[in-house]
Amino acid sequence: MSAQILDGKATAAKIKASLAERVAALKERGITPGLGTVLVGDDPGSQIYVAGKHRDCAEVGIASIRRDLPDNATQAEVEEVIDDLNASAECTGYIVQLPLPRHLDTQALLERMDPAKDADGLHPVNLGRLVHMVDAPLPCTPHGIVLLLQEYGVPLKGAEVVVVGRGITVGRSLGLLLTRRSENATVTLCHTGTQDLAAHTRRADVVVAAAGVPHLITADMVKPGAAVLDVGVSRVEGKIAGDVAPDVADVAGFLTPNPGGVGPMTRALLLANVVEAAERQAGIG
Ligand SMILES: Nc1nc(=O)c2c([nH]1)NC[C@@H]1CN(c3ccc(C(=O)N[C@@H](CCC(=O)O)C(=O)O)cc3)C=[N+]21
Repeated sequence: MSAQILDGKATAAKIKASLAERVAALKERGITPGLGTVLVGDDPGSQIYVAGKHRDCAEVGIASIRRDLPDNATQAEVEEVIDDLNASAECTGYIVQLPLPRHLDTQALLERMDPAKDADGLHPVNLGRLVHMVDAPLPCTPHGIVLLLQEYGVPLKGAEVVVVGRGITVGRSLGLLLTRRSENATVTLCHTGTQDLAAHTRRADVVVAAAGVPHLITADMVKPGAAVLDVGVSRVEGKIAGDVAPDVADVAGFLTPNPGGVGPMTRALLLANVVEAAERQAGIG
């Protein structure tokens, strides 16, 4: 058996096409959504991601505002850029590219952002709203994962979902999203302290691998027919290595390619947060 591909690239293209229409409608009212990016330092990976985000913006008609700072930027200098974007009318949403250089206080910087302009959905106020099940910008990767599963009709209601990795950007937030009444999945959140990971994943209808450990999930750990989503973006010998081993394709019912799976969805949902923020700021929706 060979798994059906959960094509994130194609699904993201559909989402972007519908966002382009919403952007056009906003422009008719004289509003242009704008995405800001704050990038500190010259990590090649981060440079590539940020460049990709600005290309995505151009594709759907979103303006983009790039704020690049040197590796040795001070806390005060980054704060100044954040204050500036909070005040800027052109910037309807922005992100601070993570990770930041170690000398900076990441938490303090994220909390300084205007939650209404939080395009990542990772501001503590917005994560708090997610805990409370109140409408807010959603974390992009978890949101993308839910939409991708829905696009391919993978059932979530009553499903056993095992999420591997408890990071804020993916694992922990995804647990919150999937246990909303609208999704109604049963979620097990596994992490480095989990005793017998394979015992959990073998029971799962859906496995989301977001641990950042190359090829952590192998075929023997997957129930035949399960959906497997690969969030990992480790670099091994210059190539992207996911958290899912290639032999999983022989047992899984559904599988995300990597690249071409979760990554493009993350980027599309980032744009969605920017458009939604602009609509909210314009009193639409
Ligand atoms: N504030 C913040 N927000 C983020 O969302 C964020 C971040 N910081 N820091 C880094 C991670 C990583 N990340 C990716 C998004 C898309 C792809 C993606 O689209 N990848 C392509 C392949 C691109 C390639 O070839 O390198 C794919 O999967 O098909 C990858 C990685 C967002 N992140």
